[in-house]
Amino acid sequence: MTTLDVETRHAIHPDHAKAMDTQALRDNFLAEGMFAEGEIRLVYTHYDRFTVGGAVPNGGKLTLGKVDETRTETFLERREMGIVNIGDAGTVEAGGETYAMNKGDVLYLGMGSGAVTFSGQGRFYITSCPAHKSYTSRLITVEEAKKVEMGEAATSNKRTIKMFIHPLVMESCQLVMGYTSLEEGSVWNTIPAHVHDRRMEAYLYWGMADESRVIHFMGEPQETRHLVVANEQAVISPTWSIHSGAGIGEYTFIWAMAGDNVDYTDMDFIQPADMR
Ligand SMILES: O=C[C@H](O)[C@@H](O)CC(=O)C(=O)O
Ligand SMILES: [Zn+2]
Repeated sequence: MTTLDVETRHAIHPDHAKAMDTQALRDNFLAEGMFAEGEIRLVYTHYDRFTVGGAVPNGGKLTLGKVDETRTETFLERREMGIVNIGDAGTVEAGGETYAMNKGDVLYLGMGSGAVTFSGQGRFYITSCPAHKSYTSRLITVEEAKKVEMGEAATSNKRTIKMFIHPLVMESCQLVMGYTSLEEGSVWNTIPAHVHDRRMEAYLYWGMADESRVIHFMGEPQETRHLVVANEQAVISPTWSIHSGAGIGEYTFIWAMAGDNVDYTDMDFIQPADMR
């Protein structure tokens, strides 16, 4: 028996978010405690019905089959999924195939893949959104990812963007996903910040020391707020919100998006001088 915990997050209007205190911001936009040994935990959001979560089989087996929130026979009946292994070697079985995943590998599972079974010592970060068509499932290794260097050491944001579920690498319905690693001494992820009203986004911060934190900025560009984020916590970024942060120490973040287009470059940048 797999322990499955699903939490629902409603979509928040920016006028509502403006009035929130720290705890309310965290309750609505931060996902904590997704990685629990021997459990699958999901956060089902009403932002494009995007779902994030964690599966930590801890040497056993965990199966993600039916999820009541979707009222379908299996969770992936009308959805696609992207999985990143942020732990040690593990295995994912779906659609009659077995995929061995090392740390940093990404697995795309197409609509109709059926139940998904996680095993081994992996810590699996799960992202999923509705799909209209079944694309071929595929394991994308770190070597196969498309890499783009961004930023400068002088502005403390030298980083490598690794694209996995991305039009330059493979086809998907809505899901676009990859992760970005900072160079030593660079602390800022995406800066200048941006919004994209066409797509929601989720950031999972990982590879951080226990005592380290990322100060993540969210909110409308002229009405910013912040979240203090620890390792393996995710920020759910509504379409109206910037998503940018500075870390105290090393970190990587997995970005995943769904919405009206899969064009990664479709971003509206906000220069620091225009932020408030
Ligand atoms: O819409 C795209 C996303 O916010 C991220 O991919 C940005 C990012 O990885 C970076 O600038 O470092
Ligand atoms: Zn973005």
